[in-house]
Amino acid sequence: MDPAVSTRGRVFGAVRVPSVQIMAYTISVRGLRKRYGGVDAVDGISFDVAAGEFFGILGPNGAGKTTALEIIEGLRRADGGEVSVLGMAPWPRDPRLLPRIGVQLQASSFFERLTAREQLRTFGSLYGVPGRRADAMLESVGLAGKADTRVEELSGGQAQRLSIACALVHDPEVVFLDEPTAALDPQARRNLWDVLRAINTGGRTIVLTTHSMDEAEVLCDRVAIVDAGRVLELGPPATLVRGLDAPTRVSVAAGVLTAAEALSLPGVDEAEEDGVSLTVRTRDPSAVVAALAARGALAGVGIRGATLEDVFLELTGREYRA
Ligand SMILES: Nc1ncnc2c1ncn2[C@@H]1O[C@H](COP(=O)(O)OP(=O)(O)OP(=O)(O)O)[C@@H](O)[C@H]1O
Repeated sequence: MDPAVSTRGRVFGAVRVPSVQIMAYTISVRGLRKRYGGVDAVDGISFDVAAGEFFGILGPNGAGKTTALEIIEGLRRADGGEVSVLGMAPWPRDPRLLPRIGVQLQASSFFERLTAREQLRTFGSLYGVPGRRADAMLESVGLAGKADTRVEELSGGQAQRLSIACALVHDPEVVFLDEPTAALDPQARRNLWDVLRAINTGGRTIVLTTHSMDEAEVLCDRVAIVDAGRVLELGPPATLVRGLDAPTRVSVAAGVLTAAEALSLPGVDEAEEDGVSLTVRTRDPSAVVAALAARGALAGVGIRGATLEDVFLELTGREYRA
């Protein structure tokens, strides 16, 4: 296995503490391919994931994320390429590997009519996990208060957390999560992000698929941006964004000034109005903000730098539509 040098930062309170560690790859994927009929669902994907890394596979619907993940998990057979997880091939399924990985599928399925506690204890018992450890896991995903609730009666966010607890109950070293926060409301998503961060901070390697750019930016040490079965770009979100020579967006409330007036301001390259706000693109935001201030036109002002959405636009020439 090749050693990897990983430079990562961890956020403690408001302070980002950089760390440099020498690590061996926990997951290696080389030239992965999967074809369904005439569709190259996965068309030569390669990447490595280091131990303890929070790695994201990010892309729009149909990009091939789930197919790639399920091959890496050992749930599907690849048409070509190589995968190594903890030094083992996931296909054909290897009983030595299964206890060391945790898998949360896109559609959670539970045993019917069991309570959250019974559900988790049942999953745990398959791996010889004592009941009290399963109960502790329920607590760590914030579901202790729902222990006696039947799974059918859990909210979407609670069911997602239970499904993650089921993937974690046997204390796996590597956790695979397929769009864990899809269909959750913003508050439930944020709560789940906290749970996932805690799992990763505890030392586990996490591979997550998402179509949410902000989720990838917030959670992942590195992301592979995938489209049409290929990796378009790979790296820490901040590095990908910094690598762009993208304009800054300055927006003010609609009606403060017209798009034509905005275009006449120094430093403005483009201006557009959507009824709620007027947004200009500029490479000289201080000149634009100064000009807006001079006109008394700062109502509702907001300034936004480039994001992963701009990276996607740059890579594909089209707007990101999850
Ligand atoms: N079992 C299957 N049979 C035929 N085609 C499939 C199958 N599974 C996936 N596909 C196709 O392969 C492509 C990739 O699908 P996949 O589910 O891997 O994408 P995805 O990025 O996970 O999308 P989503 O975000 O919607 O889950 C799509 O064109 C999809 O229609």
